[in-house]
Amino acid sequence: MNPAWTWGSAYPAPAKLNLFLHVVGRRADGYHLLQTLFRFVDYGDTLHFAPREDGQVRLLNPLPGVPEESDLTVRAARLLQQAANCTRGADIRLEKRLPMGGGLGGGSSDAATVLLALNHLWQLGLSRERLQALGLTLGADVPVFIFGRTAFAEGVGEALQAVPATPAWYLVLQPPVAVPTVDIFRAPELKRDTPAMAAADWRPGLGGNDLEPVACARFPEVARHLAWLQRFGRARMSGSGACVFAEFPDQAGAEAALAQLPPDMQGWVAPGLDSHPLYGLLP
Ligand SMILES: C[C@@](CO)(OP(=O)(O)O)[C@H](O)COP(=O)(O)OP(=O)(O)OC[C@H]1O[C@@H](n2ccc(N)nc2=O)[C@H](O)[C@@H]1O
Ligand SMILES: Nc1ncnc2c1ncn2[C@@H]1O[C@H](COP(=O)(O)OP(=O)(O)O)[C@@H](O)[C@H]1O
Repeated sequence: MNPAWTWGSAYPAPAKLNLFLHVVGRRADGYHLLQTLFRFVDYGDTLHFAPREDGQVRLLNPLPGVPEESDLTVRAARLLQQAANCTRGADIRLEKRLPMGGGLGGGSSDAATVLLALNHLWQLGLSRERLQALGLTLGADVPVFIFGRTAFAEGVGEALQAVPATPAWYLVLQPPVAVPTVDIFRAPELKRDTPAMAAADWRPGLGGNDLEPVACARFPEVARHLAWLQRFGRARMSGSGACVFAEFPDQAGAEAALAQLPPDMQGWVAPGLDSHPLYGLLP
């Protein structure tokens, strides 16, 4: 048991960026086969847990528009109870910073943090692999947050290989729109045949985001934010949007760019992480 993480701790749920995202095919069930590079950044949601002896799982502060029962935190906790035959309960409090429909994996990261934290606090002893498999049933982005390292991902995002991360800072802009992932993947004009690459061939800076032209065409605010960010070099959209980002070698460069942000745009700066802050919770 790691003494640093207790019931009283604040558990981080960091954002992810897709440094590139290619659609390389489609599964028989219609899901798209991807290749992508997941990197965590030091900015995100925070979760708090308190034990309940009545076996219930409750979210004390549900998000506007998301009923408690369908919130990914509650679904993750109940899934874990079921998988481990656990009779203990928990109250969850979610400090939300990541935008919904932002392409930063906020909901998925919240779910992964619940699985990691409650596996630890309830002393269930499920393995990392088992938690990744459980997480995949909640969403394709959940496993990588449990995997915990910068990763080259394939399949729908569940086949993961750790890759070394170079130190970098990111300026992330949050266009004032929520992009529904399903609309982007359903678009007839989406390019679905980018040739697959070998994981070993990926280098920082390689690859684009195949979802970006579709999101930009349908959500002009995404296009406007991306166009502004291009002045600092190669800017990209993360996931299915709406957020866009640019990479900088150091904090000073990223902060200098943020200082020029027009008043009608919102953004923040954060360093890339080498690993998920809860990586050490599992062997
Ligand atoms: C695009 C990515 C890239 O990291 O991130 P986000 O933009 O969500 O952060 C993910 O692949 C998002 O995966 P996930 O979080 O499971 O997507 P969901 O919102 O559950 O998917 C909504 C719908 O999009 C379609 N979908 C999703 C993923 C995929 N690989 N192929 C698909 O065709 C499916 O119709 C699915 O029902
Ligand atoms: N804890 C949660 N945080 C965010 N979204 C959630 C959560 N639980 C359920 N959702 C649902 O998941 C959708 C996708 O949210 P999110 O993962 O934040 O965005 P994205 O997939 O674009 O990164 C939201 O629109 C919301 O309806």
